[in-house]
This record gives sequence, structure tokens and C-alpha cells, in this order.
Amino acid sequence: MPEEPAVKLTLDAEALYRELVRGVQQLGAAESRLVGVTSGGAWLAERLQKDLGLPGAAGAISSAMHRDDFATRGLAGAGRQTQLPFEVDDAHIILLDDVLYTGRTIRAVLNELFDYGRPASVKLAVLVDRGGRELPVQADYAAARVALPATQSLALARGEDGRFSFQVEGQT
Ligand SMILES: O=c1cc[nH]c(=O)[nH]1
Repeated sequence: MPEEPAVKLTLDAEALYRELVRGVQQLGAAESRLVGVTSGGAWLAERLQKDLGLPGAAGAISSAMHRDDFATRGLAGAGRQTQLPFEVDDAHIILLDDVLYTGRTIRAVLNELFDYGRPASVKLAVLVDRGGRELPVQADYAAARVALPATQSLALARGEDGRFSFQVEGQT
């Protein structure tokens, strides 16, 4: 039997970022606070804050304290901690993440966010929705939707020049 050709995934992160800029504007960025999930989402929020000319700094939020595997994993590889340089109570929040997959990270960061206050609303915008949800979480905006096998991992990388690319690892 002939071998199946390997599926080559080409995702242009910079092109998707430009789509995301439009999507986030449509979600009401001008009236909202941007909060990025560490680390890829925090890079997106930082850059969007600048590119959209929004005043102040974007927030960063970590899932580490509320992960459902905290008991086994602890703070290992937790990376940047939560920093929300504004009042969360009554704020309209747009959460940013690079890749939406099982929904577990979003569940965890929502718990983290509510430790800081009671926002008026929370929306979710992502660069890539890769399917595979294990919880009832959906993005309000996704610049791309792709189906990836569970053996593959996808994450955003940021170069020294600030440009984005995707890191795809694992078998196709
Ligand atoms: O809570 C979480 C978040 C991400 N991934 C997990 O397995 N659990």
C-alpha cells in the first residue's frame, strides 16, 4: 500500500495575527481590557494593545493556580504570573490565547480572573482553534480553525524581532 503523504501544516502566524487584530476590534477592544493567557496569549495581548493604540497596559493571566492537574504538577513550568494592571470589577474583558484546545486552560484562567473581581463580561479570542474540546468552552473569535491529531502540539513562538511563528511538534 502506498504511504499516506504526511500532512504538512502551514500556519502563517503573522497573517493570522492580522486577522486577529480585526476580530478583536469587532469584539469591542476600544471599550474592553485585553488579558492574555501566558505565555503566547500574553504576547498577543501586549502587541494588540500597542497596535490598536489602546491606553495603559494589557493584562497577563496564568492558569497555574487553578489547573485541574495542580496536585500532580504544582507550579512546574508556570512561567509568568498573573498581572492585571486595572480594576477587574465591572470591566469588559477580552481574553486572548494562541491556541484553543481542550478548554481546560480557559476554565482555569476564568477562575483566576474571578479571584481578582467580577468582570461585567468576558469574551475569548484566539489565533487558532484546533478542536478537541473537553469542556463547553468556545471562542468568540478564532482567526483559524484546524483539526490536528492529539499527537501534535501547537504553540506560538516569538522571535527576537517580535514576529510570531508557530511551533508544531509531534507526529502528523
Ligand atoms: O487545568 C488545566 C489547564 C490546562 N491543562 C490541564 O490539563 N489542566
